[in-house]
Amino acid sequence: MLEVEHLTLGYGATDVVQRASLALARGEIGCLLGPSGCGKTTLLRAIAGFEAPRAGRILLDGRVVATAERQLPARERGVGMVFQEHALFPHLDVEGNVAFGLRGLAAAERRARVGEMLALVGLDGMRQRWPHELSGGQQQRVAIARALAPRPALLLLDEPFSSLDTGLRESIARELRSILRQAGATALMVTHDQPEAFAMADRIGVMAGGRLCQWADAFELYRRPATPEVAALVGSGVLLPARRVAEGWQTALGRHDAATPAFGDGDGTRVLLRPQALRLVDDGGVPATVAVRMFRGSHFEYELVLADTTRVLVHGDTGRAHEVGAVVGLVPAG
Ligand SMILES: Nc1ncnc2c1ncn2[C@@H]1O[C@H](COP(=O)(O)OP(=O)(O)OP(=O)(O)O)[C@@H](O)[C@H]1O
Repeated sequence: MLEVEHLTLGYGATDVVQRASLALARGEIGCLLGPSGCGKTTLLRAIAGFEAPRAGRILLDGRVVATAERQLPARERGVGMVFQEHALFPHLDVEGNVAFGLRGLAAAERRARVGEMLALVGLDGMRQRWPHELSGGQQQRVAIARALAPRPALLLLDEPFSSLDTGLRESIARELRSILRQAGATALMVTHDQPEAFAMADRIGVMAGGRLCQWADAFELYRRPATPEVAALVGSGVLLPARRVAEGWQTALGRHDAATPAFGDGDGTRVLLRPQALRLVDDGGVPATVAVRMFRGSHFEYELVLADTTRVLVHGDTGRAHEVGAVVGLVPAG
């Protein structure tokens, strides 16, 4: 459905996206995840048709819509957009907003489609409300209904929850996922929030410094991050110097199995140790001092400091609390 091949984009003298490639099948939901300024919005805008590629190409439904030489205008791509600010038309009520892209339809058909869309986003009784009479979440749902109403081939969403409370985002992301699924929509969303991406997406593209470091599902990103940037952005953990040994890796904390993600080579090799890869013990192990303890409901998360000042994260049983300042023993979990 959507294919982006080796796409390079830029402003002035700078390339802000370099050779990015990704693909979404029909009905799939993708997320571009990365810190501010890494090029997510620029990539989304190029797919929509608002930025021209410097190199590479974009295909929609097997048709080339953009190369450095030729770009299909945005309005001819069949792409819907939802922006950071919900950007509803303040002078139109909910019905008018959702009907906005349906001017080609007969009145009865238009009303039916608006009704269908409002039912989909759970705002059936609010046709006559004005945007200022809606909560942020409701406005966002109207914006989504408006974007989906003309049945776009692809829906692009740029940080659609950024104006909502952090606590609400994950549940709204899950709700949006079910709305998009029911509509059978193919969608690509930009976010810098990992839980939001994990709640929404079939495939996630992790971006850092203009590069799309990895395009994979959440499980793969967590278990097998392709670069240290992906490891830093997805989940928690620490990178420790390591050397190859029979059946795995050796670090200052012991031996870890061969599936442990590793980066670099030679003396520069480091392995990624997730909190679950380590265990606290009462006797023996590598001594470490508890710097921070956080209660996470099902477990404690500890930040520990080793003798050489390296910080590591580890999960511990809630039945056995270690105080900040205590010295504990650390061993590999496996
Ligand atoms: N119109 C423009 N002219 C020049 N530079 C731009 C323009 N728009 C964006 N940039 C630059 O391109 C880079 C990528 O910007 P982009 O908006 O794609 O990042 P982003 O990952 O979406 O960030 P955010 O999460 O903050 O929205 C940034 O360094 C930005 O300053």
